[in-house]
Amino acid sequence: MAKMYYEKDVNLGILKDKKVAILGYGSQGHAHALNLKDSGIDVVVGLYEGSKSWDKVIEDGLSVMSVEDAVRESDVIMMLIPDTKQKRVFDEKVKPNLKEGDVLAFAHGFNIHFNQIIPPKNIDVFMVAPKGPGHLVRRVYKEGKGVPALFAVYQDYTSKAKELSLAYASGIGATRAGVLETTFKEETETDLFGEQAVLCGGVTELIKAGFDTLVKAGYQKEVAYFECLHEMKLIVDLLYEGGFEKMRDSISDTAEYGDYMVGRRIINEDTRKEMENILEEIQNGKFAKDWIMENEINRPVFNSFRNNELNHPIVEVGKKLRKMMSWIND
Ligand SMILES: NC(=O)C1=CN([C@@H]2O[C@H](COP(=O)(O)OP(=O)(O)OC[C@H]3O[C@@H](n4cnc5c(N)ncnc54)[C@H](OP(=O)(O)O)[C@@H]3O)[C@@H](O)[C@H]2O)C=CC1
Ligand SMILES: CC[C@](O)(C(C)=O)C(=O)O
Ligand SMILES: [Mg+2]
Ligand SMILES: [Mg+2]
Repeated sequence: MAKMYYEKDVNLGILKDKKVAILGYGSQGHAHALNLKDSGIDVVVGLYEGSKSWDKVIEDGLSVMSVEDAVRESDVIMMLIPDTKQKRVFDEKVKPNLKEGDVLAFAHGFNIHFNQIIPPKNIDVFMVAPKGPGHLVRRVYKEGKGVPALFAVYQDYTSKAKELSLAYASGIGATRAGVLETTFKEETETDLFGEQAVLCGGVTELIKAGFDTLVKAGYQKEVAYFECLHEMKLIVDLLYEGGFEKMRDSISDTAEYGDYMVGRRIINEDTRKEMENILEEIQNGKFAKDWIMENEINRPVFNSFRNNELNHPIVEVGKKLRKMMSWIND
């Protein structure tokens, strides 16, 4: 069994005499900054001039400054700008302003693991990677709960990196749910695999394929949307609360029989083989190389997929139906 760390195992106090710079104020950035502030940590946000989030940071009651100033003023620097921009910002704005004994932190191992960022030897480097989207990291913290996280130490110059990373995890609420130790390699490879094959790529293609099949057969788009997308959340909530057992306990025996008979016709041996191929492309660096190159040429493939997805009929019907459910914030 992996060793799990909870509130009782960590000393948040070790962060209290330090200043934390959160670079970026997007999905993870706003959540880390606000959770840390609410946990009593001194936080400053670093952004580029002209950032659309600059005023939002001030509205949220935090101080904001340039990346260079934030790095100079702080002891712990958390990189929460997009993975593909981190190398440049690190080389040009972070590295020249680091002091001996500072801490460089990440929420995902991509740039360290794929050798994009080479940190100086006289600092600590750790990762605290929440296993959930940033907006949920913030939402559940406010509810007194937490999103679990992984932590890893890459460089331990001060001999305090592990204690500090656990304190950071506590500050964002992760130790309320459980935190476990990993390596940059394990986090990077499993995170990329999970988001591509299961959580994002896998789920959206499954939903679209189900929706398209029903609509093509002449069923109403609204029925197809409720069946394949809306109800997905309700089913996943049961999986989240009580695993396969609770979900199968709640559904009808008819659904459970269909689940056993048909699930493996959808996720079959070919799908499992393809998952292995996908994992291999992550492990051997092919995915990272392609994604870095795609960004170097201004994302033609990424942008074209993003636009095409917006034209899928599920988008329009979803907007219409969600508008009628006042408790859903679109
Ligand atoms: N999204 C998630 O839930 C998760 C993300 N992660 C990791 O967290 C990190 C951040 O990702 P994510 O939160 O999705 O990022 P977002 O794209 O949501 O936010 C990026 C932020 O960085 C700012 N930014 C962009 N360029 C610069 C720059 N040159 N200098 C300073 N700030 C800049 C953006 O500014 P502006 O506001 O002006 O756009 C924005 O505030 C990544 O390493 C990612 O892999 C890990 C776990 C989950
Ligand atoms: C599942 C996508 C994710 O890995 C995450 C929210 O955990 C990401 O990179 O955004
Ligand atoms: Mg990820
Ligand atoms: Mg993830």
